[in-house]
Parts: sequence; C-alpha cells; structure tokens
Amino acid sequence: MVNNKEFAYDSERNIQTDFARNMTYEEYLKLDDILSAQHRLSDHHDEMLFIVIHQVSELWMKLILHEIHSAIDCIRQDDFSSAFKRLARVSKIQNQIISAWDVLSTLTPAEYIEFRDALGQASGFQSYQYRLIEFALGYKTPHILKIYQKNSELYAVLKEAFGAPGLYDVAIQALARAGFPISSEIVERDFSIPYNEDESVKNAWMKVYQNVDKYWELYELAEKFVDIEDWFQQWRFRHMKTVERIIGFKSGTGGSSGVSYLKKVLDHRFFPELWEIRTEL
Ligand code: HEM
Ligand SMILES: N[C@@H](CC(=O)c1ccccc1NC=O)C(=O)O
Repeated sequence: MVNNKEFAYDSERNIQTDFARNMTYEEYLKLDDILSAQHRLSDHHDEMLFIVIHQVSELWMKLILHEIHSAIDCIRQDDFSSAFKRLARVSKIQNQIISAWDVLSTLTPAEYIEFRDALGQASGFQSYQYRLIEFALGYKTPHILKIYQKNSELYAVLKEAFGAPGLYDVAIQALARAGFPISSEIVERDFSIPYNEDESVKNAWMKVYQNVDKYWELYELAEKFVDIEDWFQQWRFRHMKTVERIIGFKSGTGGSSGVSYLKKVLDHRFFPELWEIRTEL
C-alpha cells in the first residue's frame, strides 16, 4: 500500500517516506471506508451482526484468494516450501471463518425473520469471492457463471478465473514433471471443464503416499490440500446447520430449495483421488 504509485512520484524528495511517516493508523487501514459500510435496511438491532459477519467473511475470503493464487504460482515453479506456507495460512483463515458461525448462531429465527424480507433476493449464493475460491480450488460448475451475467465487469473476471488452471491442476502438472505417467488428456485439459476423477492421477498419488520419504514434498502438498478440503467441508456443514437452525426448511432468498440444496453441495469433492486412495492404502 505504501508503495502505491500515487505516493512514489518523487523519489528524490522522498515524498513516499514522508507520507508514510505522517500517515495515521486510520489512513493506512482506510477505516473511514470500512467502518462506514454497515448500512442496515431495517432498524432491527441484530441486522448489524448479520452485516458484520458477512463483511468479515468476505475480507478473509480476499486473503484466502491472495494466498491460493500465490500458492498456484509457487507450485508452478516447484517452490514447494513457499506453497506450504501459503496453504497452511489458508487453513488457519478457514478456521476463523468457521468460528464466525458460533457468533451468528446467537441469532434466533424470530430475530432473523424481522429483517429477512428486507434482503429481497440477495443471497450468499451471489458471493463472487466464494466462487473465485471454488474456481481456484478447481470446482467449476457452468451454471454458476450465469448468476453474474448482468454485471459485465464481474462476469469477465469470473470467466477468466473459470478457464484458468486451479490448485489441483498445477499439482497434477507437478506430478507429471516429477516423472509420474499422467494421462496427457489431463495435463493438457481444458480447465474450464469440471475435473473428473482420473486413474493415472490416482495411481500417482498412491505411489507418493507409499513412498513418503522419496516424494516428501508432493506428499506434504497433498496433505495441505486435504486440510483445505476438510476445512471447506466443515464450513459448508456449519453453514448448512446454522441455516437450518435459523430458517428451517424455508426456501432460500437466492431461489434455491435452501437447506436441501446446501446438503447436496456437501457431496462435492475438490480433490477426489486424495480421498479415494485412503481406503486403498
Ligand atoms: C442467517 C444466516 C444465513 C442464512 C439463513 C443463509 C442461507 C443461505 C441459503 C438458503 C443459501 C442457498 C442459496 C439461496 O437460495 O439463498 C445460502 C447460500 C450461501 N450462503 Fe448463506 N446464509 C446465511 C449466512 C451466510 C454467511 C454468514 C455467509 C458468509 C459469507 C454465507 C454465504 C453463503 C454462500 C457462499 C452461499 C452459496 C453456497 C453454495 O452455492 O454452495 N451465508 N445461504
Ligand atoms: N439466503 C438467505 C439470505 C442470506 O443469508 C443473505 C442475504 C443477503 C446477503 C447475504 C446472505 N447470506 C448468505 O446467504 C435466506 O434465504 O434467508
């Protein structure tokens, strides 16, 4: 932030350093922007909790994306130790957003219902950062893009992320570079097509897990992925249970069946082979 070009225009006069020296806490953190963005649509006391929980979750999602994208770059360069640091951080953040459900669970059905109508058709279903995380983890469901069709700028960002290789794709490429016989259809696949389980990928991970000492980096990478998927599923589960606790089986404002939809999403796996091999090891 401090290196922002706006402030780095006169290096001779050291304007940037001067600015940094005089800068206050709230200027650096843009607290005016962040703390003036909680606009309740009702005068119900608990709507503040609802807004803050979402905003906090979105901020953490921003950091998750930052870390995952960096981890993807690191894996592409076979820089595994840096990737481990990024991915370990992702899991810790996931832990934070899961804990947020404890706070939201203090909201009762009677309290929520008082401002639910004010939310109209808005829903977490539309969270584009959540979708960018799903894409970066390789979960590409084509109908999801349609949600954003009306916003051309956002649509372009999401479409690009949709077609880009995800975390699992670059790990599979690393397996191929390490000499594992990965089917060429997988290595050169169209990344905008949902990933389907593959036998050559499964065999490669099996070998990695059976020869941990030899393939320690790939093994550690796989275990970081399992951590992330595990936490992701726990987030989905806590969301589903919190929703059931607050709205029961009412349908969702986003147009879905509600809890039944959220339960169905729990069946999805990001890294299927890493779960499958556990039965066979
Ligand atoms: C009172 C609290 C909440 C209720 C009742 C609720 C309800 C729902 C429902 C019913 C859906 C399904 C889509 C729909 O038809 O609307 C959904 C989706 C979603 N919600 Fe929430 N939610 C709550 C809090 C949160 C919070 C705090 C977050 C954090 C950002 C969140 C993020 C999401 C996301 C990302 C989806 C899409 C899930 C997917 O498609 O797999 N929700 N929510
Ligand atoms: N889908 C929720 C509404 C909801 O939770 C929501 C509404 C606006 C902004 C974020 C939301 N959070 C998660 O879905 C419901 O059906 O009550």
